[in-house]
Parts: sequence; structure tokens; C-alpha cells
Amino acid sequence: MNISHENLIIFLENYFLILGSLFIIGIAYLISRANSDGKSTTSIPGNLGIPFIGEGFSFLSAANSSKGCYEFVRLRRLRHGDWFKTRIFGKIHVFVPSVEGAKKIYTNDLTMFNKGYLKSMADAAGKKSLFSVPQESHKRIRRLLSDFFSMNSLSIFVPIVDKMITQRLNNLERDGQSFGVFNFSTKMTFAATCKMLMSITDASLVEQIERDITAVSNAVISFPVMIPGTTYYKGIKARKRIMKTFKEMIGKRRNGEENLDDFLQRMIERDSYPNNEKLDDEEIMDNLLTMMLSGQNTTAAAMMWSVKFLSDHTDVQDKLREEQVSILRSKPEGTLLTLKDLEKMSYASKVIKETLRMANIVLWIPRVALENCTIDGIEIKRGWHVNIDAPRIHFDPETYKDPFLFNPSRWDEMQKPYSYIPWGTGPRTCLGMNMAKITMLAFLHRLTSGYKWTVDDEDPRLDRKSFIPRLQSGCPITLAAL
Ligand code: HEM
Repeated sequence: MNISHENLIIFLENYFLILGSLFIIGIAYLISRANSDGKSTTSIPGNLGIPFIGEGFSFLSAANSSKGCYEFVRLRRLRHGDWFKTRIFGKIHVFVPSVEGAKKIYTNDLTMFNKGYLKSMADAAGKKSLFSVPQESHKRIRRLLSDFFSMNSLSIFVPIVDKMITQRLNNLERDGQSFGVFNFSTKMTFAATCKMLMSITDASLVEQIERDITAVSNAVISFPVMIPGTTYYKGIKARKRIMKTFKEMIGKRRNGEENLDDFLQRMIERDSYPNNEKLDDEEIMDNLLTMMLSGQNTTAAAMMWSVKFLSDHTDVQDKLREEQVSILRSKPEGTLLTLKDLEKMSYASKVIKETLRMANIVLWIPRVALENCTIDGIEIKRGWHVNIDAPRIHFDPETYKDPFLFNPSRWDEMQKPYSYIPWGTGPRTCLGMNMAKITMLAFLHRLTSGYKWTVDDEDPRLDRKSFIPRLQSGCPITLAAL
């Protein structure tokens, strides 16, 4: 039999995973027998499956299907009711379905609840990343990063992002070829992120970093063994290459070779500040990487879903076009967008809000209970994973009338707090929210004020293995100038 190197690696990866799993199952079984008092641990219904593994394989199989990993949650909710518990590879998970539950977790974030620690994530994103630092450091790092991400600070990038989008859409229209909106958006947002964070514009460097970020992103949830060829190994190697590039760039800024207006420069300018008012190099680099990881597919998936929803609802598309054409006509021909223009896009902002409510780019917000507590009257044990279930909250008919209807005008009225959580909320709210909003508004402006389009593939299946829901087809469209 001819076994390729790749197959051998995959075989070894699975072999060690299975051996390791069997060992842990044995230990877990012995511990659970020793601790058992013969009573069930809680009144929440659900199936904990076999020791350690639990329902882990069902979860992986849902994640690997074209219905997406939320299917795992949906089926269990049908079986057990709104509140249910499950076990996934040794951890007990409860999916929190209510606004009251979300409120309890968010108002006690970083005290009663925190993000869970995952070795592969800490190794890939870095120990000083916002994803992995302990609560005490999180507050300081986050405060120092936040300035740059306010709408005002980012306003200088509005025309830059607009120019990128305008040129790319022009080229695609001239080509006359069908293109996948997801692929277009991924490339576009990554180039924009490189520009805003570090002023990288060289196309080949952007491509190389993008490839490496993808490898790191794959390693975030992987089996942490440093065996050549494994996902983890490739991710850690890619991380090293990225860190080397960042280090060189920091060096150039420090010795005055480069002085550019971007995120990195703002961080370097704090060099002379007292320790608690600046970030050290490891903190800067780990969080640069973290932002690239967080922004890589999220904004692109949101852009893709906005096109899909607008294509399915031509009345909304017409109304949006009317707003955007009037903004376009109010400006001298050929000028680029500014923050002031974005502030006039009230209907487009509602289209984005509604897109994010329905698309649920981040399906659930994961936390771990740091102590025994109750959430919305439900008893939760210390160490359990509590996941705020965004689709359940965003499609709740008690909050949203006709929840499955794409209706941006529903945002003429405010919704109750904690019932709209695409960016999360509280001390861990999405740091890149304004960056994503700028990109999406500029995209919707250029797309609807400049073009009509046809969707070239209506296949509704979701991409396998993606924890961010997106169409397998990538939503291909063909543009025609207005
Ligand atoms: C449509 C696009 C995006 C969506 C829907 C989104 C959503 C989210 C959500 C739900 C969280 C978790 C909040 C929590 O744990 O409570 C988060 C965290 C985060 N996001 Fe985003 N995100 C998007 C784009 C971006 C971009 C473009 C960046 C950076 C350039 C970014 C950077 C981050 C960071 C650094 C965190 C961690 C914050 C912390 O733990 O303090 N995100 N995002």
C-alpha cells in the first residue's frame, strides 16, 4: 500500500488522539466512580454521553456537515427543551437560551465567569493575547488597545478602505466574471486590516501573512502535539514567522526608519510612558496577531450574508440603493467616503444590524463558571462551560416579531438590553466592531450605488468545518454597472 507523507501524518495524529482519549476515558471513568454519590448532578436535562468523550463525536460530525455546528445545539434543544447540558471532550457545556441568562453572565463577566483556557489557543494566539491573559491583565491590555479602535481614531481609514473596495469592485465589473463574495471580502478585509494595523501594503507580504494567519487560526482548536505535519505544528511554525515579521517592523519604527500613522505606531509612541500605560513588545505582537485572527473571516462572512439577504429581499435592496445613491450624488464626483458620510447611512446601518442578527457570525459566546451559581434560576456548577446561545436569543419570537424575516426596519425601534449580542457586550465586547462597521458600510455603499448583481448559485448549504456560518458556494455574483 502506498501511504503518502500527508496520510501518514493524519494517521499518526488520529492514532495519538485515540490512544490519548482512551487513556483519559479510563482515568475519567475511575474518577467519576470514586466521586459518584449516586445522584444526578443537576436538574438540567441532557445527555452526558460516555465518560470524557461525551457527545464530542456528534458535535464534530455536526461541525463537519453542511448544516453547520449549530445543528448540534438545535437538535438537542428539540430533544431536551430550552435548557440542556451536554459533555464535549471532558467538559460539561450548558447552552444559555435566554436574555436573562445572557444578562447574568455579561454583568458578572471576568468575576463570576471568564473565557475558558485552551492550551492550543494560548500557544497559537499567544500568552499575552486578550484571548488568554488572566482577568487582571485583560483589563489593562484592553484599555490600552481600545483608543485606536474608536470611530474617531479609525476615521482616517474610511477613505482608504473605500478606495480599496471601489477599485476592486470596478475591476470585477470590468472582468464581467462571476466571483464569490466571501472570497472577495476575505481578501479585501485582510488587506484593509494589514493597512490599518501596520501599514503593510506589499501584496506578496499581505498574502504570506494571510497564509500564516490561516495556519495559526486552524491551530487555535487543535490537538497540541508538536509533531511535524500536524495542524498544531503548522500553526506554531506560522506563528513564529509572523512574530519575526512583527519584531522587524517594531525595530524599524523604534530606530526611526519608518513612521506611519497606524495601530503599531500608536503603541510604539507609548514607549516613554509608565509601565501600566504602555504595552510591552510581547503584548503588542500577541494582540496584533489576535486582531488579525479575529477579523480574518468574521467581517467577510457578514459581508457575504448581507449580499445574500439583499438578493433575497429586493424591496430592502431598492430602499438601501435609494439612500446610497442620494449620498453618492450629494458629493463631488469621484470623491471618497468620509466618516461624516457613513454617519448619514442610517438605513445601511439597520441593514447591517439585521444581517448580524440573522447571520449569527459568532454562534455562541463561551464562558466558564468560576464558582457555583444560578443563571436564570438554573443551577450551574463551578467549572461548567456556559455558552450564550446567540441564534436562540436573536430568533426569539417574544423579542423579535417574525424573527426569520429579514426586516431592517425593525431597528426603527430599540430592543431590550442583552437581546442583541452579535458583538457580545461588557468588558469583552468585540474590539474590532467599528473597524468591521466601517468596512461593511463602505462595501454596501459602493455595491448598491454602483451596481446591480445576479446571484449565480443559490445552493443553501453551509461550508463544512467552519465555526463561522457561511455558504459553501461563497455566494457567487456577477456585477453590472448601474
Ligand atoms: C462582523 C464582524 C465581527 C463580529 C460579528 C465579531 C464578533 C465578536 C464577538 C461576538 C466577540 C466575543 C465577545 C465576547 O466574548 O463577549 C468578539 C471578540 C473580539 N473581536 Fe470581534 N467580531 C467581528 C470583527 C472583528 C474584527 C474586524 C476585529 C479586529 C480587527 C475583531 C477583534 C476582536 C477581538 C480582539 C475580540 C476579543 C475581545 C476581548 O476578549 O476583550 N473582531 N468579536
